[in-house]
Amino acid sequence: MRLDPFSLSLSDPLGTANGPIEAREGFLVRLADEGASQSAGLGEATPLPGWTESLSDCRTALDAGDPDATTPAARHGVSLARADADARAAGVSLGAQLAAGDAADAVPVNATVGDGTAAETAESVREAVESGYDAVKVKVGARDAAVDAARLRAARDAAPDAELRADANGAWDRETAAAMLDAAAELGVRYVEQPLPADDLSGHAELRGRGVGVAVDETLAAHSVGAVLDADAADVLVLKPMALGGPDLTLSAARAAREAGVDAVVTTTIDGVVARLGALHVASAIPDVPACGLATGSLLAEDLAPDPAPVRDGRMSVPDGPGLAGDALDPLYRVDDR
Ligand SMILES: O=C(O)CCC(=O)c1ccccc1C(=O)O
Ligand SMILES: [Mg+2]
Repeated sequence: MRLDPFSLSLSDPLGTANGPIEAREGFLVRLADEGASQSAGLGEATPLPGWTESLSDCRTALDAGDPDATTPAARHGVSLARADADARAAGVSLGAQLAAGDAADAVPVNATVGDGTAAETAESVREAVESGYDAVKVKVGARDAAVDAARLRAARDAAPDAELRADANGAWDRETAAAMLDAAAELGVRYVEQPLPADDLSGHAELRGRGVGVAVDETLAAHSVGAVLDADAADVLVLKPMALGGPDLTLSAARAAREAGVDAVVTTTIDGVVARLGALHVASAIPDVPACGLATGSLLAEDLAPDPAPVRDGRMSVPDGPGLAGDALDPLYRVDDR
């Protein structure tokens, strides 16, 4: 296994309730046989504290070999590389390999609009809809609740027909969350992601049924999918392969959610192209998946390689060549043996 550290800056920092995300650092993971000039499989480990281990703990776990889900980004890197190698050996796309059969050939995605003034928010939402997105997610929780309510109203005015989502990244207390969910319901927002801190399972459960869905994201980094489903804490699970430990565990989580009548959407942690493609294939293996948070490539100023699955009309086509993207990522598979 070879590890190549990388650092990718965002074109504009993404404003969230926890402060801006400005750059993403991680490791390209390549499975390579001794003497081979081509890697058999590609993975990516891009930790994001709050969802995963730190960069240094990720490195330590990768160096130790065979990381488990206690270091989810490290496990993601290795399990994605193995799954890619298996799919390439079988001559099928990663999605088909994961689904053991039929996978969708395209996945609907939401635009991601960071914190900003009401006018900036409306402008970004308008641009997203004009470029073909049917679903837009607005980051909230960085400003006063009243200001966020005005931002959501501005978003709705800018996009009367769009599916709107809001993501508070755990910023609110129970009382604020209840008021904000009522405001969101009135605006026809589909769901609010992580209204309360990650640990508050019963608080999320109590927020359901107000006319707007409750989604959990950070909660899944702190609690098992089984515990979240048993607590009836959510209408929607936000599944980040990087935070859950890899494509295999993410697909199992999606299936468990479906079994419990809970929706699952797949999103990135703003990853490089390798992990984004991995997440896209996972989403393609979930039947009738709702719009996913995978349209994050355009937030990066630089990437590991050109994107073989750009967003068009609010959808991403899933590469149908073997593994992650057929031969589109060939330069990344080349192992330099100097
Ligand atoms: O879901 C999306 O639209 C994009 C991904 C996203 O919002 C995100 C990206 C990096 C870290 C956290 C989050 C989040 O969902 O909270
Ligand atoms: Mg979120």
